[in-house]
Amino acid sequence: PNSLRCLPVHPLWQSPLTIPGGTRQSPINIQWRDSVYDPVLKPLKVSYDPTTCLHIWNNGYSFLVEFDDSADRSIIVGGPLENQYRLKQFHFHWGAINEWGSEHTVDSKFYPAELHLVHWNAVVYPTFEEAVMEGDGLAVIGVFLKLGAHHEGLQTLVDALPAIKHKDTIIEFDVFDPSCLLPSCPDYWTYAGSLTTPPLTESVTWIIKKQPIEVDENQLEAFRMLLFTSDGEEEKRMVDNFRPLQPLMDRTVRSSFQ
Ligand SMILES: CC(=O)NCCCCOc1ccc(NC(=O)Nc2ccc(S(N)(=O)=O)cc2)cc1
Ligand SMILES: [Zn+2]
Repeated sequence: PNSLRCLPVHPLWQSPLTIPGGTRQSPINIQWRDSVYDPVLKPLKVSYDPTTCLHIWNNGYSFLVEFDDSADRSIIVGGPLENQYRLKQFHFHWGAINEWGSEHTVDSKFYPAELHLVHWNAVVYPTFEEAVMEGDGLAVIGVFLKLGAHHEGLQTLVDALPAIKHKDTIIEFDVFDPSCLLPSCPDYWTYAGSLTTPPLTESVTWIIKKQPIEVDENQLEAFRMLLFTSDGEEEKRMVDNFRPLQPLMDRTVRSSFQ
């Protein structure tokens, strides 16, 4: 549709968009009929300790909630993963309008926003920064947001956003259980990909939930009142912070469901 042709390429992405020689870049379009059911895939097991939540901050790309990842207290295991992975942070990507905003698409359809829960392989690697450079270093759960009912759990985050309007602002966030942001359906797609922001390293096992969560218009608008810019700079609304789709190349998307 012509709405895609006028998709804005935000200054954020005018830098070299793909890393030279990149063969597993993210995000991608998930063509449902091309995904392959893999009966070997296990259910994904998520166990988060809400007291590991540290703070919420605006890093100038998105807003993120960071967790104490100094021990195995908030972890995921199973699914396509060989080890357990520790939760480090979660953040979102969204559009200026409801027509687009997600990073991944399903059958070329954009959702208005996408949640990323970022985990790292602390079984094999000593630090997150080292895991970021390794093919099996990270596991990111992607959850699509669609326009619909008010989301109670998300509202706790939304209420904190005015306090982190500007880049590099941060507030303490004591207790939050990110499990409340996961859809009830266990079905997911999985593929080998990359970070979608610099350093774009090809270190992510992506686990994309099939079922979106519903949020209401006011909650999406609250994301759009954040700023890319620091206090005192000319204001630039934080919107369209998603990377353009990358070529699938020699990859297969597997599904946990038939
Ligand atoms: C050679 C080179 O370049 N070295 C430099 C690597 C060392 C530091 O690198 C890093 C790399 C990453 C971080 N933090 C992140 O959480 N990043 C992150 C970015 C995008 C996603 S997404 N949207 O889910 O794909 C998830 C996480 C910090 C330092
Ligand atoms: Zn992300």
